[in-house]
Amino acid sequence: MYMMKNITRDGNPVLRKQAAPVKFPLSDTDKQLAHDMMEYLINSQNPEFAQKHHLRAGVGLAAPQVGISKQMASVLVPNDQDDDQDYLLKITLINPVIISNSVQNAQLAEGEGCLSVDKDVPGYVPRSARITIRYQDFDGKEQTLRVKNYPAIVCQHEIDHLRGHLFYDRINKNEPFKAESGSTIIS
Ligand SMILES: Cc1nc(NNC(=O)[C@H](CC2CCCC2)CN(O)CO)c(F)c(N2CCN3CCOC[C@@H]3C2)n1
Ligand code: NI
Repeated sequence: MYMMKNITRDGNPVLRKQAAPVKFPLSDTDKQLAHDMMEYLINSQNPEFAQKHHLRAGVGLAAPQVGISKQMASVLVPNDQDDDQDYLLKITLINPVIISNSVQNAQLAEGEGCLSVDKDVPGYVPRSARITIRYQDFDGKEQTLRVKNYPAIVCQHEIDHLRGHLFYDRINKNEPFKAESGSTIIS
């Protein structure tokens, strides 16, 4: 798990850059990066493994957070319903673009954190409640993904990383826990 030691922290300029588009066909390095990022998330969600290797749990990870300024992010949102599906969303987003979003906003009730930000920054992080993402799959084929609520929040947090934004940029400085009327608070 070399990756956790190498998670870039706020202050590293790579987190404030616009990441470069990923080229196709994917290089072996890029394939390995995608694999390693997803593997990190899977392991970080295994309590025993995470504790043994001192991993902070994650449901998303963007390439700039491992020092690679490329437009690639992994999302692994577990399914808390006890039906048989393991994950609500398990995907690697390459060159993602949000092509449409709802007027309605949503925010996590507990606010957000970030593996690259060691301090707690309290406050709602308002995001679109529903988004449509165009991205490329491993073969470079354009795909469309529609997500809403919790998975949509995670995808937006990761896509922000690819454009040099951090979650606290979006917290209302004067009233951190002010929710726009009509927005959804997700607990
Ligand atoms: C919400 C949450 N954020 C966790 N961490 N932060 C992250 O994932 C950051 C990205 C998320 C912060 C808010 C939106 C996206 C990482 N980011 O910096 C990447 O850019 C969690 F770990 C977590 N869960 C719930 C599911 N649980 C399953 C079992 O294992 C523990 C795990 C804990 N939920
Ligand atoms: Ni983050």
